[in-house]
Amino acid sequence: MRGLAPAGASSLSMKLENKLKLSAACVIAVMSLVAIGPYFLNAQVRGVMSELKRASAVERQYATMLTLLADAEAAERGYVITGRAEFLQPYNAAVGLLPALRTNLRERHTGTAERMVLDQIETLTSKKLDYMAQVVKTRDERGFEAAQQLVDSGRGKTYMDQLRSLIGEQVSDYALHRADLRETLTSSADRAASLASIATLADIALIIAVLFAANRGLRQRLAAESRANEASEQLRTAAAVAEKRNLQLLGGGDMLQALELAGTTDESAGIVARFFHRLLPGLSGSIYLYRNSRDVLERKASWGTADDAEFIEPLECWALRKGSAHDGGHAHALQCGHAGASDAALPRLCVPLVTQGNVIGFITLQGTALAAPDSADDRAWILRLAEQAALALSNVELRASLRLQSVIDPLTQLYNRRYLDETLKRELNRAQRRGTPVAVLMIDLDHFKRVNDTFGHEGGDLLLRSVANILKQSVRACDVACRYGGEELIVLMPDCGLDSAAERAEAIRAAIAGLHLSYNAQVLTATASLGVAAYPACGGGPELLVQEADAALYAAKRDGRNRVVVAGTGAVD
Ligand SMILES: Nc1nc2c(ncn2[C@@H]2O[C@H](COP(=O)(O)OP(=O)(O)OP(=O)(O)O)[C@@H](O)[C@H]2O)c(=O)[nH]1
Repeated sequence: MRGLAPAGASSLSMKLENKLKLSAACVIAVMSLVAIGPYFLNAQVRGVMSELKRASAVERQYATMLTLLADAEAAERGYVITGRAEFLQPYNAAVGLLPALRTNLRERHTGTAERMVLDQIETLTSKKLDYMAQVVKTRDERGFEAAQQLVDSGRGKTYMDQLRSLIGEQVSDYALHRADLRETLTSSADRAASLASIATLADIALIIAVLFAANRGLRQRLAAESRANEASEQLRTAAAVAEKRNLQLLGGGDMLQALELAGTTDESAGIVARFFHRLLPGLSGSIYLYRNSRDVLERKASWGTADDAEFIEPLECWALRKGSAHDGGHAHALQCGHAGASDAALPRLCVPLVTQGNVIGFITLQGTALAAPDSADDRAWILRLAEQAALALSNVELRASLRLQSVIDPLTQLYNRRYLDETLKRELNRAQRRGTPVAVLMIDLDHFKRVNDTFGHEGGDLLLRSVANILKQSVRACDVACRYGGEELIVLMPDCGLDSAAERAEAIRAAIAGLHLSYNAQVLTATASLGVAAYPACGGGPELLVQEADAALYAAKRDGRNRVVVAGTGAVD
């Protein structure tokens, strides 16, 4: 059972797996975006930073250029006034540094408009430097006045003013450009922060959704698994119950089959006890049946640890009083008087054995298994089994009584000739096999016809019944007294030698002769003749035993009646 995968649970776990896969894919996608986002943002920021760096450098270089030109101009003026060479140092420095500065600026200028402005500045710078060189040369060659006149011409100032204006514009443009770049940088940083926050929030939301879905799925799966396990458990229990019921049914069938073969009530009770013990493990019990007198019940069989009383009166069992099953052994239950002391506290169930409205006895069961959860089902089955057992037990009694009727002579209640024939054969075989003796007494009432004639047939019947009673009282339990036919009777005596048989025959003869029956105000008396034969004493085979006894009886009649003749020896009396 355990191996069976619950279909609901497996489809549920597939759904859950798909949901989790989808959620995991979403989380991975969002995380990837979060991971790639900074890269793009960083690339953008790097671009802005580099441009910022370039703009700053260009701005600085323009400022340096302007400073160098201004310093060079001041040096030129100082030299014109003083004529001292050390005043030219800033000028020389500017002349030396400006070409490299210009080259540097050209390299940093990528745009066409920028380059055009730079071209203009370079042109003006060259003109300014050439002019200053001319002033210095004039000072050197023609003296202060000439140089001063050149300065006063204002050309140098014009160049310088134009340069200041152009470079100043550039510096100012670059300052604005840098301000723009800083703004871009700030907004990029803001975007990056917003993106990171959104991504983090999205991640958190997704993770919460995944956890919620997983948790919900897990709970559904656990519930489905629990339902599946419950169903599986119910199935297992139902299968176990069905198997148990099947075994009980089969067991009940076996019991009925065995009971059909039972010959006696005792045997049947033993069979019922054995099957109850086998089919209801853990329970002990007893079977009680009414005796013929019906004033007492006898324990016919018991099993397990049962120690109920051997004989009980009907009022001692509540099942018999109620005529239905009785639960005993519980704290508040009515206690049956037949319960043994050792198991009085155990749960107990008494079931009357009823057949065709007749209570023939009861079965009492005890044991803790009666308090088990499925005991209600067991109880119903026990009641059915008890019904079947009751029927079987009464059938056995019926069969035994029918069988008895078929072998019993109705007038004398002695066994009939049919039974004698069966028994005789068996006893003779046994005697021969074991080498033990067996004797036969043949009895014939003397002048019985006269009795009939004198007292009527009923008188004759009375005499026959009285003689039969004498026989029943005179023989042992193992002897078989039969009515052989008419007024002829036979007693078969196993394990009885010739002498003992002759003695018994004589006692019977005397008892018959001593009969004084009153019938219709008259006294009825009788005598009988008896022939006795025994195996092996008489010498013939066992099959000749009846013939030998008959011959002895004939001899007794012939010799005057009312006597016993032993085969081969002559009369005893
Ligand atoms: N009342 C009665 N008479 C029976 C029964 N069976 C046989 N008889 C009678 O028993 C008598 C037997 O008579 P017989 O065979 O002539 O023998 P007997 O009169 O006993 O004479 P002996 O045997 O020679 O002493 C017959 O009259 C039968 O009718 C029976 O069941 N009841």
